[in-house]
Amino acid sequence: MAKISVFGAGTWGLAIAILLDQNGHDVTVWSAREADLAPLLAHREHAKLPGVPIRESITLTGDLEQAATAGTDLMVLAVASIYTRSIARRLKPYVRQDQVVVNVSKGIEEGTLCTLAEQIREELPQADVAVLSGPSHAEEVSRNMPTACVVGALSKKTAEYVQNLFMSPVFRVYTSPDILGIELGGSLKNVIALAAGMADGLGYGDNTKAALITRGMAEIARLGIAMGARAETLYGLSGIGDLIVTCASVHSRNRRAGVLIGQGATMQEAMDQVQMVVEGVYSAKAGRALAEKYQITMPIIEQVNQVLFEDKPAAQAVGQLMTRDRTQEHFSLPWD
Ligand SMILES: NC(=O)C1=CN([C@@H]2O[C@H](COP(=O)(O)OP(=O)(O)OC[C@H]3O[C@@H](n4cnc5c(N)ncnc54)[C@H](O)[C@@H]3O)[C@@H](O)[C@H]2O)C=CC1
Ligand SMILES: O=C(CO)COP(=O)(O)O
Repeated sequence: MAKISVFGAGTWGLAIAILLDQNGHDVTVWSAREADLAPLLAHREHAKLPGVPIRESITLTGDLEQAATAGTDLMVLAVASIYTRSIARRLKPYVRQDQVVVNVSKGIEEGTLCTLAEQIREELPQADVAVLSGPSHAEEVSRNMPTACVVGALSKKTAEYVQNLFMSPVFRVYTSPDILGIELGGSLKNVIALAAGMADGLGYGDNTKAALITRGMAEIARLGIAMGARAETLYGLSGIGDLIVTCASVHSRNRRAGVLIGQGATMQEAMDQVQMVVEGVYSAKAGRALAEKYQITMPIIEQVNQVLFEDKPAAQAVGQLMTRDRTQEHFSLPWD
């Protein structure tokens, strides 16, 4: 039995805590917001995960020191990505040399363009930072629906350590050395999911969705490979796997926000209605900045930015994508 603390009591932090508790570990969950903690303690249930009990064996606390000192074997970061750096900084006094810290959130920092693992490494240089990602909605993981993810770490030993803690008959974990690829796939797919949702909101069909997923994947792969990620990772669970689930699922926060925008809501109205973090809104700007930095054409991500931040109607954005200059599907394919 390992002693594990989970920082972040949103749907994902709690689904992870429930999984790790079922695996027999001693789990403490820290909630950033007092207002979130009280109903969790009172009802032992998260409002967005109805019917899923948070067992008494899981300790819920708002005391950061209590949680930090409880997670001697593993610390899991599950806060909305805009808080990852500040929480890592606050954890510094409690993190020992080589402490394994697993980030399960998805995002890229707007100003620095750092991935979340890069931010955590900057704030906690003593930590052994890993990431866990893949097609894994909290609504399904917390209800024991078979799910597969990938854990990335600098060493095989750490990746296998985390794999062992998370693996269960309903949660299969693969290992990988490609942390960057895992993080880029996980954060950029959220931007494409916004576009897929917009298409749904506009009343378009499956053809449009399939086109956005496939061409969105091409954009993510072009950028990821230019940044040093492995193509295999981008076409794996944390890349195409997560892109498919996010663009298609009724559970997706990003797709849902896109639907509302496609139906005429503003970005802020959509975020307020979803009531859970819509990471694609933050990753959109970072994706655009990375495209510029690495000189990569990312037309879907560009159009999503224009809809979110420049008041472009979603229908006009789709129209512009459809009427771009005609081109070859894959430039790397020769004609003879
Ligand atoms: N929900 C899901 O199915 C999955 C979510 N993720 C990722 O996990 C992360 C968290 O997502 P959810 O739990 O769904 O979000 P949520 O909207 O349910 O919860 C928000 C999270 O942010 C934290 N938070 C809020 N205010 C904070 C503050 N001032 N300081 C520090 N932390 C604060 C909360 O404690 C909570 O962990 C996101 O990056 C998301 O993309 C990844 C895989 C699956
Ligand atoms: O990353 C996630 C699921 O893997 C959560 O984001 P969505 O809810 O938008 O899909």
